[in-house]
Amino acid sequence: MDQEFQQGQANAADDGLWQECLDRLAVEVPSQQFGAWLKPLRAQYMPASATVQLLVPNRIALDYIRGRYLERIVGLLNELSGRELRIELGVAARGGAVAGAAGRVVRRPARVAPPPAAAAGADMESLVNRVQADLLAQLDQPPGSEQAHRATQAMRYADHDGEVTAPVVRSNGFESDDMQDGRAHGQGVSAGQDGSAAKPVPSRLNPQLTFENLIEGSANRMARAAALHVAHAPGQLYNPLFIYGGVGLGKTHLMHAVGNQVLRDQPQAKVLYIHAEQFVTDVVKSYQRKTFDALKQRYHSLDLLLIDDVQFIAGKERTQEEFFNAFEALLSKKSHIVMTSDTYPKGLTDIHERLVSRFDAGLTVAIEPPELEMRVAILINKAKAEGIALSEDVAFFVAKNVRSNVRELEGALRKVLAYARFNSKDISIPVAREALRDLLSIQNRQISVENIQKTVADFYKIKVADMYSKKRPASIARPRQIAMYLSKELTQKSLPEIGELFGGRDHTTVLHAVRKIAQERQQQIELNQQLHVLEQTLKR
Ligand SMILES: Nc1ncnc2c1ncn2[C@@H]1O[C@H](COP(=O)(O)OP(=O)(O)OP(=O)(O)O)[C@@H](O)[C@H]1O
Repeated sequence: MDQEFQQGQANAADDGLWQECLDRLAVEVPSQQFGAWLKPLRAQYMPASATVQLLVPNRIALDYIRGRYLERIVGLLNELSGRELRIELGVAARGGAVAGAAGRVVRRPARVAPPPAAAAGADMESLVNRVQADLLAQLDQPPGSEQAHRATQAMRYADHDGEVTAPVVRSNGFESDDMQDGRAHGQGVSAGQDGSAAKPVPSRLNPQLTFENLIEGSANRMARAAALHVAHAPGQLYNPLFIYGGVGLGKTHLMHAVGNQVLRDQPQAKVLYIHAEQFVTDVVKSYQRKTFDALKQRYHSLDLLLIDDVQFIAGKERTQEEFFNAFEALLSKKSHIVMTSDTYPKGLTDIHERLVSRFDAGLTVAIEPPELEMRVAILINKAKAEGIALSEDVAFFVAKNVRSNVRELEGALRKVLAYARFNSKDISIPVAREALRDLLSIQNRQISVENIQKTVADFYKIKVADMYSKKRPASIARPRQIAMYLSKELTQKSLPEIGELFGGRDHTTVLHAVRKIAQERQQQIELNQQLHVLEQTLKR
């Protein structure tokens, strides 16, 4: 067994098997999850014993990979190698070295039978395209998975039935069957080259997402101001506008607001909102049908392209090439591009440098999680839209307990309103507490400072006692700062309370740690991914 962990046993072809497997996973798994969990895996394939050893960086990753991805990895490896492989999962030796006998190995025989034909050695591009095509047919992801959320979101805005306003005769070359379904929002009506038979050009905008119902706060002030500027003067300043931030913070809303405003001012403008996954789909389809000219014509003729969650084009070569072409064509004719992403341009992985540098060439703005007052205003406003006057004290109660993002805030409000309605009760704090009891108990159960200390210590392979100790070496001080940061982010504890729980430290020490890690997270991809992993682990 120890022998099998020595480096150098896997020959070049064997590395190829794992690389192929990773390429497939990269297409299936959202890029942040892929970067956080799958990319760090190290693998060795030993054809003689039909075994693949997979090394993960730590025990948390081991549990997570086993629970979430192992079955899929086994299936893919069997399929790609054309044989039934034995998969051994283990934790890498300290420092993350691939080699070494210290790996703790969990033996797990492969369970998924291989398909009749082996795909190993297939041409990579056709393989990737086949996978993408397969994926398009699949989309039946587990409910609640991020993939499912993305997929539904990609379709959500495409599914609104809007009205088409006065016809404007204009040729635009929108030929795709995706785009001719007539479900246009607001504006955009075209005719064939001969000027006959006007056809609607769906903008795919949701008319309900406007600047008017987007609450402003310090978390989104700059992004909103930039977006307003673009909406009133497209094609001029801030092109492209790149908006980034965590999930459910209003990036998509802001983008639709820009599109809706542009169409209000210039009803003939050719505006298109598209989720990046839909763009991938369009590229794959035109690749299969050899209709690249139509694809180019469609995208290159726009006045305003709004492309959501651009991180989804990561690792997709052909899509990136087409996106680059569209980008160049649109900017050269002063059409405007607005993009959103879960990270800033340089934080994007597996996207070509030439694209990343273009993303960054206009204006890049962040949306932060909303602060308390903003959350309260959002709640009151959303309730008002439903015809309900939510009192400030209830709004404060909900806002204090739901802090992560606006989508969750909306969900909590829906629960409170529904609970009060079904039980014929007035909306009060006790009613809100009752309505949200599951959510509150999950919070209380899972996220304690002690839990954070234990999880972080486990992750960085230090002792839990080091969280309270006065030791200063970076290998200990940094995980401790990370744990302090997470304690501030994920619990209701104040700075002095957190300091107390970290061996009686002063609140200024905690504040320093929180600020330092928050800032470094913005700049260091690796740290951001580690924090993402830790947050997910703690929220499970
Ligand atoms: N400032 C705000 N004011 C009012 N509603 C908001 C605000 N921010 C977000 N929302 C609402 O929160 C919900 C989630 O927002 P949105 O879909 O735009 O988030 P997102 O940042 O694009 O998330 P994701 O990364 O998951 O796509 C939407 O219903 C949106 O209208």
